Amino acid sequence: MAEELLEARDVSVDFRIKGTYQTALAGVNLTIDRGQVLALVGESGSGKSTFAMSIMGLHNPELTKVTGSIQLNGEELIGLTEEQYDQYRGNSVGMIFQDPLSSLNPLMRIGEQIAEAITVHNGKAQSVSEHVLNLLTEVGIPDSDRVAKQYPHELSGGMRQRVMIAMALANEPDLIIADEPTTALDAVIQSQILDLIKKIQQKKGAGVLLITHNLDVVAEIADEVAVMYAGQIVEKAPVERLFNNPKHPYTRSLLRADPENVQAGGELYAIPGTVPSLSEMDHHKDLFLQRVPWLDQKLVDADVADTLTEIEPDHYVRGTAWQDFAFPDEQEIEGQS
Ligand SMILES: Nc1ncnc2c1ncn2[C@@H]1O[C@H](COP(=O)(O)OP(=O)(O)OP(=O)(O)O)[C@@H](O)[C@H]1O
Ligand code: NI
Repeated sequence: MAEELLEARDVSVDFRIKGTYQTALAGVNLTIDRGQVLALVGESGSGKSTFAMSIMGLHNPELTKVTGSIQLNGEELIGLTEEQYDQYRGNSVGMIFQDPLSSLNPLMRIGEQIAEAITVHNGKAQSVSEHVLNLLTEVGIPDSDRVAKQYPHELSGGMRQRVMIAMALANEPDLIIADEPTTALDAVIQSQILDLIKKIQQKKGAGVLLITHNLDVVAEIADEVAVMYAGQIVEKAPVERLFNNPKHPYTRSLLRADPENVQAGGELYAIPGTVPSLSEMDHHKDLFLQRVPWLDQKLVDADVADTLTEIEPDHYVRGTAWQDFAFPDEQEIEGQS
């Protein structure tokens, strides 16, 4: 039986903007099991980082309202004090960001930064400096002795990302959150970093929340995928099921817009329109449907509860319209208009 690690129930996030609260995340339900990689995908502005930050307790409490429940190993995180969050960040959860340069201290040697991140010892009588060198070796940095003495700017982007991963792993967290961990890197390094995250995750049995725009990355390392639009999950399934049988129009559009899917001689599909801004959000509507030009207006206008329907085992989709929906040949439709 899979062992549940993270359980997010009905998580909503409202930001205070010019004196009023606007909803960025509305009723998100997601779980991550131990040893599982859950990919969270969706266009820019759909709410992926907002969700990650609510797990990490990184929202400014003065300007943000976070409601619902987020449990890690059965313990509630929402409502923790800043001090309690400090304890938990870096111990139970490690986070890898897109841009290591902005998260590393430019004035501190790599070894010192990792040493500072270590608060837990792994049992063995191991000195902190040994632990640092072991971590660097573990993330595939060959001459760890030398790198430990260097400063961030002396390393390549790929090496810096490895250092970030070493820091995120310093205390053997149960959950690793990686928000666009490879976007800034070239393809070869990208795939090395992903292999590394996967390898470590398997070795430690940690759960991973992987946020990415890149569907090839998803196919490569995710077990399960959740698709987010306008602060809500529209589809969620084990990775093969989602790729083989995408049901929600948004998932289908994202797959069609994947650069890997350009037909020979064809053009890259661009999803028409844009993600709504916070002031345009309406969580009783499935807002993506406004961006499907051929769709019947009645469907576009319909109120849709944000509950997900299970259409095959472990495969959930928002709304009740899509299970047996006969999608037209979208390419042909656009050709006509
Ligand atoms: N602190 C904040 N205050 C006000 N609005 C915010 C804040 N943080 C995010 N938003 C808004 O919330 C929405 C979701 O943003 P978020 O950064 O979570 O999207 P994302 O899916 O992570 O996008 P990206 O792929 O670009 O990282 C956007 O409309 C964004 O402008
Ligand atoms: Ni983001």
